[in-house]
Amino acid sequence: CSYLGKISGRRLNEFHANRMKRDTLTCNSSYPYRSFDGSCNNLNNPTFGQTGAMFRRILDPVYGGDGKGSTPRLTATSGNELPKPRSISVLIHDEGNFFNDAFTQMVMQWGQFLDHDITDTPTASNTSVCCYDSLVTSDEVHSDVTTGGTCFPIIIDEGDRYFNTVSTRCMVFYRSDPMTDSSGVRQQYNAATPWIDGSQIYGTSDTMAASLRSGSDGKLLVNTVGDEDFLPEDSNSDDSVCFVRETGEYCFLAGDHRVNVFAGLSAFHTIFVRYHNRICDRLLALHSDWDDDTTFQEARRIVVAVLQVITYKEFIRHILGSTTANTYDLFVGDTDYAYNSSVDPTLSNVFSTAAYRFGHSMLSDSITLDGTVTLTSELYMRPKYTLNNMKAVLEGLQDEKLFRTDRWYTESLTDRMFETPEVSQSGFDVAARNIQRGRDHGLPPYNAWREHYGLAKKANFSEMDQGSGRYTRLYETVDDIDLYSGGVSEDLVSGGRVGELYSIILGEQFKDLKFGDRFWFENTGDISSFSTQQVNQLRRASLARVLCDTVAGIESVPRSPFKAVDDESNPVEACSDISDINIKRRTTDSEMLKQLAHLVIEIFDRSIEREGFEYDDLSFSLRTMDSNPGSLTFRRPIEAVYIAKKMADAPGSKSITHVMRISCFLKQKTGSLK
Ligand code: HEM
Repeated sequence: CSYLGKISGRRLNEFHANRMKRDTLTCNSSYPYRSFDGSCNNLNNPTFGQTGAMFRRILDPVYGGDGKGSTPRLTATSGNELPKPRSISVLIHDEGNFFNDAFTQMVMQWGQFLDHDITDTPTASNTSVCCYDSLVTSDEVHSDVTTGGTCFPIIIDEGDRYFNTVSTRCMVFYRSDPMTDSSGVRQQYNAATPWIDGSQIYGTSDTMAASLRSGSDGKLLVNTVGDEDFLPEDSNSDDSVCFVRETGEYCFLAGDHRVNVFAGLSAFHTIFVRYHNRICDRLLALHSDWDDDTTFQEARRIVVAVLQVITYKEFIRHILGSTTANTYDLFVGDTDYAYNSSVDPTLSNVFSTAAYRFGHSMLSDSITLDGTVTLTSELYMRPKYTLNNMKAVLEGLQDEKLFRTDRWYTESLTDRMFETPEVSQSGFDVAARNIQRGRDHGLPPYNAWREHYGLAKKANFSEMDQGSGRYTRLYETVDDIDLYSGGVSEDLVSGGRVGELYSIILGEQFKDLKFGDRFWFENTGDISSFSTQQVNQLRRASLARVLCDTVAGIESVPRSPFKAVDDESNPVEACSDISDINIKRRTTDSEMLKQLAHLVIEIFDRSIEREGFEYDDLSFSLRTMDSNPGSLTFRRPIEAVYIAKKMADAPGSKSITHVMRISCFLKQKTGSLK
């Protein structure tokens, strides 16, 4: 399936080629929009946050063999083989339905949607056969496993509770596409941009983004079925992308290749494409002269801001608990938000490969669609649910309770994930995959991470929060426990959905994603910044409002769809009562003027300080964004500010933001752009 590495060979080649270009990257500091591949966000370090970046290591990898990574982590402290990931999954991550009463499956769904915005670890493109009949008799090790090849199959014990009649007792698993660091050690990379920038909606390259646009009015491509807009069709699809079995069913195309894997996920993609197009309509009603590109980029920056608001205002607090979220400043409404250009946003390997996968434990075993209990396993890779009744899918997510993050998993995840509809036992086990992936990446074991973060190491199995008796049966010592398994088996932090170890790893990463992002919606004083009024409007955004705006037939929603309905604290509200953001720009606006003045003076000062220019060497150009852009040159910043205000206030002129949008750059006397 596309999740399992169907990033095509072409895309892998693209990443390798892009990586070569990284050294020669140049940025246009006066361009006010994000790039698609994440580059040029940080003007001092333009490759920070670019696709294809090597995941950051917090602890060095622990591989087998010569330690360079050809051989994954395979052995215990004693030198014996580690327990098999499938056995760990069956014994420790067995079926259990512990609800988290106060929350809904919407939390799980936002978690996955967000995951696809920020991380995507491509697997090596495969040519060899990973599972073959004799595998189980030839020492249960594929020859690739010690030679750095792509195959690292997951072995299934005889008499497995589910996979018991298949002849090859093995699940296909390809190692992550490797890159080598400067010490010659195998590393992995992120094919997504780490920024919360809607890359799952808009794509991660110019080419991909262009293929998703309609080409007019700034809108994204849609496929209209009846009178509703859905995602466009992926014309290059087969059973590896999604299961098309009914008339009218087709695989969706989006900015992220995993869009089809779950009905709820496809529904979220659909509502955000609709939301983008709706914002375009609203912007064009205010600015009828905007061209396709301006409208697209302006709508995109609003949608991205809304994604950031929902994530930091509504989602993360429920994951980390308010205390931890506050410790890391993970909230919106930060009046003194300060972008920090020395923060590297690169995701850590441990975040993507273990900690943020905690969400798999929250998935329920079924979702009720219009009164029919539907097994989660039915909802994988079947676009028909979104196409036929997206409202039911979204209401189902909202009504279904969230499973507690713990060592228990539903068998929809551990036995039947992505099972081909007609072929029993053809699916796989995602808990086993997460453990195997950790070994593929050489993640050090659970206790090593606790020690690194200053948490007490578990002295023996009985100190494990959950499943101590079961860990004893599988592992030789508590120091061998795989991180993924140990991390999800911790009791939850107060008010949160993860244990203490994962809460630190997640907290640190989400902090970097907020404070290292020049385009963070609350950042001020940058060419890309929203005005204070606009930021205040954007802070009012909510998932509830997005649902009201995009789902036909929805007239009321719980105030927070993430939480179970409660008449007192989370009542169902009519859409007409849920506040909307006002995206209107103001024509005269003293805040804007202050920002402009601040920006201009800052640019002057920075140039003088850093480049050693004299005041007389510089001039300031002001450009408008009209269809006939004009440019005025000033010698003193204050004159520029004065004229900008005049231009903004003149009858029939554009607003002051409009004026400053592409306006500020410095010219040396020689005329070269700075
Ligand atoms: C229906 C729901 C979901 C399905 C079907 C699903 C499935 C998968 C699969 C098959 C993988 C790849 C495993 C591997 O081979 O390494 C994966 C990776 C991952 N999942 Fe999920 N997942 C779901 C929900 C979630 C949720 C709720 C979260 C977090 C809150 C999450 C976080 C992740 C992360 C961080 C990765 C690694 C992504 C990467 O870097 O490639 N998933 N998931």
